[in-house]
Amino acid sequence: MANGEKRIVIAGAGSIGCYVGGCLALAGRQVVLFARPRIEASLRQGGLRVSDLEGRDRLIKPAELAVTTDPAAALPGADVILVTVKSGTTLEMAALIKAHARPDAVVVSLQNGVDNADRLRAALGPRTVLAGMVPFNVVQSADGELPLRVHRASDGKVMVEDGDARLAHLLDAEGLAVETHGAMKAVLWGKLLMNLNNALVALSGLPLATELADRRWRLILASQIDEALLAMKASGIEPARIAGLRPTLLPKVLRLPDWLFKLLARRMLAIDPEARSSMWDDLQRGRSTEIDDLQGAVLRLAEKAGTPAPTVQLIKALVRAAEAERLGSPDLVPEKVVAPPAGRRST
Ligand SMILES: NC(=O)C1=CN([C@@H]2O[C@H](COP(=O)(O)OP(=O)(O)OC[C@H]3O[C@@H](n4cnc5c(N)ncnc54)[C@H](OP(=O)(O)O)[C@@H]3O)[C@@H](O)[C@H]2O)C=CC1
Ligand SMILES: CC(C)(CO)C(=O)C(=O)O
Repeated sequence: MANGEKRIVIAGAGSIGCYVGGCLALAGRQVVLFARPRIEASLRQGGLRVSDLEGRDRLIKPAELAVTTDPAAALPGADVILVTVKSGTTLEMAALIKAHARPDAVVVSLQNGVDNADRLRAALGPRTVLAGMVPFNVVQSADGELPLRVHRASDGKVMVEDGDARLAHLLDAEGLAVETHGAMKAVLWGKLLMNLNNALVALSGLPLATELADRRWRLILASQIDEALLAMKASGIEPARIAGLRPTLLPKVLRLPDWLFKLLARRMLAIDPEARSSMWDDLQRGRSTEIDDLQGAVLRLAEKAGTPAPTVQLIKALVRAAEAERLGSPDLVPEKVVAPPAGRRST
């Protein structure tokens, strides 16, 4: 079957789903966006604007988009299903896939965290489920802005688990570089190290580039990564290189003075000045975050391995407190994170 004849369903069209689906639709692939009513209404009204750090800026008109909120309309025709919901709704999406999709549809998780592909596998039985990893940040326009815009705010190649030779070819499109990888567990643990920063961006309310440029925040990130690396080493997990740096070098580079960090970590800092993190998006929208899949995964590993992880524990507690308050980012300064006030220390 030619690429244009395969139907790709985006299961949970939000920031990542609309960006990936938009690039694929613009490249002539048959794409169906399975979305919530808020996103569906916005796409039907104004279409989808897909832009990126390299200056591409493209519009898909409403009439050219296939979008639905109905799983019974979206999923039965799928050849490939890209799962782009947050980790907390993976099982809900798995149940919809099981109920509506053909057994031979290939399911790919494009989510953060190390457990989502396994969750899908456990729920979907003998179907083909592949892990994937999205390295870049996508900024979604404010609610009500038309057309809905998704902007890729950093770069990097999407990694998809080896297992279907034609898949990378199908998914590779302008603005969306895709490669296969033979050791996705290592890739996911490598990405998790970077994602330990999602919480710091969420807690600070700062754009990612501003936060990373401040050594006080980088020291907290470096401590979290040290604790995660210790737990991984004790558990026999070797994380893959994600931001061009060997994982074991990350804490050292993060601890450098600002001027040297800016010089050496140019690739890490090549980010749109407005980009934050998907966890910041969740706090702003009053939703629960993926903290249990990021810091929580490290804590589970550390507990099993018997290694200490006090900084990771503290960050998880602060995010939980901010989630409970539902007031968006608490806009903390780094000193508050190191020595949090008593009221913010629940788990
Ligand atoms: N945003 C980013 O820059 C990056 C995100 N990631 C990862 O990608 C994954 C997706 O993140 P992101 O795109 O930011 O998340 P979003 O919340 O923007 O998108 C997920 C969308 O799926 C919708 N959804 C959830 N359940 C269903 C359902 N049953 N039917 C239809 N739609 C549903 C959500 O709606 P609702 O909210 O109403 O439930 C939401 O609109 C996460 O694991 C994240 O960590 C990875 C790299 C970067
Ligand atoms: C910002 C980025 C790309 C890396 O931390 C991310 O994965 C996210 O926002 O979830």
